[in-house]
Amino acid sequence: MSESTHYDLVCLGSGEAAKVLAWHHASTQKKRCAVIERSMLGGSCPNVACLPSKNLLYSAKVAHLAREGTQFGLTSHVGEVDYGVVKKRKDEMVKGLLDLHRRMFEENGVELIWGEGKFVGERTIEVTSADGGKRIVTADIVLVNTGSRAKIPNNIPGLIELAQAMKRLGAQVTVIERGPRILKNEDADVADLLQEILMEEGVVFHTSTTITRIQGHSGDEVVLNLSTPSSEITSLEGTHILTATGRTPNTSLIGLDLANIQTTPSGHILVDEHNRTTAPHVYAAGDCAGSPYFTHMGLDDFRILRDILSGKQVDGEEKMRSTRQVPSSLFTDPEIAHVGLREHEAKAQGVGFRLARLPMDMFLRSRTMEKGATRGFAKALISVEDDTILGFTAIGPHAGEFLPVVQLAMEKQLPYTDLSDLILVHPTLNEGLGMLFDNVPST
Ligand SMILES: Cc1cc2nc3c(=O)[nH]c(=O)nc-3n(C[C@H](O)[C@H](O)[C@H](O)COP(=O)(O)OP(=O)(O)OC[C@H]3O[C@@H](n4cnc5c(N)ncnc54)[C@H](O)[C@@H]3O)c2cc1C
Ligand SMILES: NC(=O)c1ccc[n+]([C@@H]2O[C@H](COP(=O)([O-])OP(=O)(O)OC[C@H]3O[C@@H](n4cnc5c(N)ncnc54)[C@H](O)[C@@H]3O)[C@@H](O)[C@H]2O)c1
Repeated sequence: MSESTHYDLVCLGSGEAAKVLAWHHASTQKKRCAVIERSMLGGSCPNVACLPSKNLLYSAKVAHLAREGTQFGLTSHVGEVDYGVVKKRKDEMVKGLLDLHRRMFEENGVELIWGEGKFVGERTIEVTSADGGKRIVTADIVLVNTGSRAKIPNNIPGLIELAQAMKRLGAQVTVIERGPRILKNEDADVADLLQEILMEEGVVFHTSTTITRIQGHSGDEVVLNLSTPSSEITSLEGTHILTATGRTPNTSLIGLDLANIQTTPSGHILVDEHNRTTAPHVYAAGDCAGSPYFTHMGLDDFRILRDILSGKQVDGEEKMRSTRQVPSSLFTDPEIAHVGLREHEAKAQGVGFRLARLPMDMFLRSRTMEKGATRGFAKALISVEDDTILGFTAIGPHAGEFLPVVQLAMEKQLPYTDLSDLILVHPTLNEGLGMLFDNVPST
């Protein structure tokens, strides 16, 4: 007979919303909380996704700048990158993050239950530990936060950010994309510029290309057979494959049906505007709940749940999943930052807008940086009805850092003139925003 323990709150998976909600609920409401995790303390972000990849990207940036060192007056020759050191730096950062997580669990009095969890009944989860031991956990409130995985199993998740980083760290990189161009959600001028820059760095692209056969073993030797409209290339040889073909939610093997938790046709857990599932007192958050696949959206799911659990959130209040902002940053060099409507989306939806566009070399700070930093641009879509900002996109150095001020103006429906009139420190990159919003055509 399995041991059974009852909690006020149990989270299945220790992803972004789950860990923060458990820490918050235990410390502020003095509730008994537990988090079930099978392998990665704190979820993907600190272990294998956002932070490790950005650590690697930073090493790649340093290698790139060092190779370009003559423009800064460096005279010594830069040799090859020691990938062992790059990995060690990343591993040490991850270790520090995991120590931080352990401390947060301890200080907030949240129990961490190691093992694979699956529902065996309503708000009843069976946990199987690594040694095969089983226990039953029940709770008044359950949060499912099991994340997602790369669509092709057993391969490494990845993205265009890593294509550039791996090239800068010394690999020969070829990107195979089945669509006519990379980053299909971005405006064409943004995606085309990034592809042009990556090609200049030596990344090879095959767009409108399908893989028809894969032979060999990634990490050793692989041969890909390709089909392209022009048939200019039919096969490719390499040592590693990195799959970045999208992600699928971790919802299939966790007994959701036994707990009356329904899923959508895409396999995500069906939730309402406030992260409630179809089962009473069971919530879902993050990738598995179909929130946009970003850590900060998981964190926003936490805010919705925090308000419900502390009795603040009632239906009809403004904080809802469907109306919230979804800001994003692609951490290539240059970065691509975005919030709100894109130009092609506004056109497709028939939304009237005025366009302000400013090249990155007018963000004067970019001229103080490496040569490539002046490439790129920022653009803003302004309503024709009033002076509110409908959307903002920038491709340029540290472009992600532009977002908060623009987001705040959008969230509070401020007129763009509030930004163009702001005293912005010279010479920060953000100073360019003033000039961008000075460039809005009059109605
Ligand atoms: C390479 C890469 C880079 C990325 N970079 C960024 C970035 O820069 N910025 C950004 O915002 N987003 C980024 N993302 C996306 C981001 O990582 C995810 O959207 C986010 O981590 C999802 O968080 P989550 O809380 O939904 O799930 P996760 O963080 O994946 O947490 C789910 C947890 O549940 C556990 N689990 C699953 N099933 C069970 C079970 N049955 N029993 C017990 N435990 C279980 C898993 O082990 C995992 O720890 C990146 C993704 C990848 C792959
Ligand atoms: N900086 C960030 O915030 C960040 C970084 C990395 C990942 N992420 C998140 O992780 C998610 C997953 O990233 P991803 O890169 O795996 O997926 P993605 O959905 O961003 O891109 C997948 C690409 O692969 C192409 N594709 C799919 N199947 C293919 C095939 N068989 N052959 C050739 N091309 C194919 C698609 O057309 C698409 O362009 C992203 O959507 C994003 O939300 C965020």
